[in-house]
Amino acid sequence: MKHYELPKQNLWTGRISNKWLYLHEKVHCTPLKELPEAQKKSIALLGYACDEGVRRNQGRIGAAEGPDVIKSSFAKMPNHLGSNVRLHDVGSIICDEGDMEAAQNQLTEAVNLLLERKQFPIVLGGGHDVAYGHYNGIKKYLDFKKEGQTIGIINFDAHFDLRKNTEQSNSGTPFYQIAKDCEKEGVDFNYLCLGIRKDANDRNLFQTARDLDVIYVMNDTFQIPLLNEITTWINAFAKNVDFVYVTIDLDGFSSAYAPGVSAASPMGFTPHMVLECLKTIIGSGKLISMDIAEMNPKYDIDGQTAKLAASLVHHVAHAVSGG
Ligand SMILES: N=CN[C@@H](CCC(=O)O)C(=O)O
Ligand SMILES: [Mn+2]
Ligand SMILES: [Mn+2]
Repeated sequence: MKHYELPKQNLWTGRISNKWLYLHEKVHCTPLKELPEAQKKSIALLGYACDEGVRRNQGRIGAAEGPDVIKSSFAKMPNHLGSNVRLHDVGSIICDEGDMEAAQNQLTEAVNLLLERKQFPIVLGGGHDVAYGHYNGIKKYLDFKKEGQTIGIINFDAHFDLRKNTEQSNSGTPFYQIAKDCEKEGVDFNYLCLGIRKDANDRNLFQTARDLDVIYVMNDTFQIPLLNEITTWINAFAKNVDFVYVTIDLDGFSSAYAPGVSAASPMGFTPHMVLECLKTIIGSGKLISMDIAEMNPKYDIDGQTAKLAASLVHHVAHAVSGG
């Protein structure tokens, strides 16, 4: 399989209990093609080891190394998943010779396959161009199953990522690409952005967001004292769609929590705020898939960003499987 790397058992190390106390003792490293249809609840971790989109977007490369550091940080965490829950590392999509589009296409196929095999996908990036391939994989799966089902995107991010892909697609264009595809197909573009920074999006991007009827919460109001209002917005958004796809861009967090990204946010949001929103989204029962984007180990400090990403994975994996 091109643009694909098998799972690496050596990422899954940590304290040894011999009683499944730790996630590295729980995980099954399973090649994508060998993944069985889940008979019970099952989580599949898939890397998107690509920073070509970041490079094209004039960012700081390094996110291609993101998936492996998140996996090895997650491996060391305690396992509270029930014995009835399966956990797979299914390897990573990789970007050969700068061919980001081929990597995105391969991701689309992989996400479709995971959903067909009844897995809950958690995709680990990699640049935020992960979102275009990921969304298309969900779309492919749903189109195949039943026409007319709608997908809502919830993006935790400092940025809209609605740049126009007039020249080349990149890590700043995925949601514009999705919006244009929706327009061609005559379906609504359902996009909720949480944590948008005025000092990180230009006037054109705000205009594009308005033109596309994007719902967004600015970072200065994406705060715990306003949680009730934001919860109402999230519930209203989720009610309006059949499935929710969550994408978390680590650069939306304050750089105090997430220094390991290309475009850091000194005044970004807090992990607590994101966790509260995730509870609401998971509580809606509509979350079909999620990803975490922009992990760049080159700029991380003491593994903090990797640990934050791993903690988010830990929370979601346990919450969706009832643990
Ligand atoms: N995925 C990131 N996109 C941001 C990057 C901003 C920056 O590099 O400063 C964007 O294009 O707006
Ligand atoms: Mn961002
Ligand atoms: Mn982004």
